[in-house]
Amino acid sequence: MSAVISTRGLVKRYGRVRAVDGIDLDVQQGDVYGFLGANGSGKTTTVRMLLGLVLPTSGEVELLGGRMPRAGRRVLPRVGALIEGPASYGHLSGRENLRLLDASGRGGPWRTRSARVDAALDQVGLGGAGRKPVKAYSLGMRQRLGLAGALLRRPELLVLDEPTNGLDPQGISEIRELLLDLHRGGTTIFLSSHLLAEVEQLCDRVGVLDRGRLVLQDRIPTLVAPTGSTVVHSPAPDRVRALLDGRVTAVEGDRLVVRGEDPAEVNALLVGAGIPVTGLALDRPTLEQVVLAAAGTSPDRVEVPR
Ligand SMILES: Nc1ncnc2c1ncn2[C@@H]1O[C@H](COP(=O)(O)OP(=O)(O)OP(=O)(O)O)[C@@H](O)[C@H]1O
Repeated sequence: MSAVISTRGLVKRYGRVRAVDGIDLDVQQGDVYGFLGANGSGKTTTVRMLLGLVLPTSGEVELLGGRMPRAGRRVLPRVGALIEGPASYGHLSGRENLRLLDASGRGGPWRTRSARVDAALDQVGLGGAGRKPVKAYSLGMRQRLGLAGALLRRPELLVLDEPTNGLDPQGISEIRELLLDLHRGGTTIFLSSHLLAEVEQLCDRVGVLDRGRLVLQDRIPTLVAPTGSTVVHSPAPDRVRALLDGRVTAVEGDRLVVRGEDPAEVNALLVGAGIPVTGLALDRPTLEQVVLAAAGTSPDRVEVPR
């Protein structure tokens, strides 16, 4: 495994606003990394610094092993990026837009341009609509066209800023499938989002930004690992408590948290004593709980599913 994105003490100040406040990002090859944060927490500013579009006030960015922005010319051809509603010419077709993009240096030799453009259109599911003018595209189709542009160079790394913004549920799920497909093909993905559910469904690592600070960064399975306790549901919580004297750490209605990470052992004890059990599971936090705990004083800032 090697670092694909690495930042050290990255800061961006706009006047008095510290938009990004000393963050150390660590994205490894093969990650689907979710960069989660509320609107205004500094995601776009960070993404722009990663790509050398905005200069940091202080700190360092390394992209695919090269120090940015100096290494941009060398490493950016290996990166596909989609930032804030991709621009395209409305009167031209999707295919013509991609040909222009390819000709402007995104792609490769002109002899293979048509094949490259067709492959990118097919990859994002726009093969059939490639000849329509872009002004007749839905928002989802435009977003997919933006992704097709990012894919022209078969990038090792995709950097996507809120790729599903403004899409309907079907559009969101199509983009998700596409990204998972690309990941299976070996592409590392870094995606910013203010939607916890989106990151949870797509990503295996998460970084949480709260007012410019990286308050959490870890693998999702690690964050939601079992706590070492078992959750028991029983219509007789008092009897459970009496039997497992000292091991019950929380009771809420018919739900009890019992120390011990072997539900079968807890079940055997309860059933042996004739206590009814209606539910039994390993205790583990949800990603939402972990994120809200990390975002600390501002739990309403990351959008969580209702
Ligand atoms: N060019 C700029 N000049 C002044 N302030 C800026 C500039 N760009 C961003 N900011 C400020 O920096 C902070 C972070 O903004 P940024 O756009 O990076 O957040 P974000 O997490 O991407 O939010 P959103 O999802 O709404 O785009 C905000 O307070 C914003 O107002």
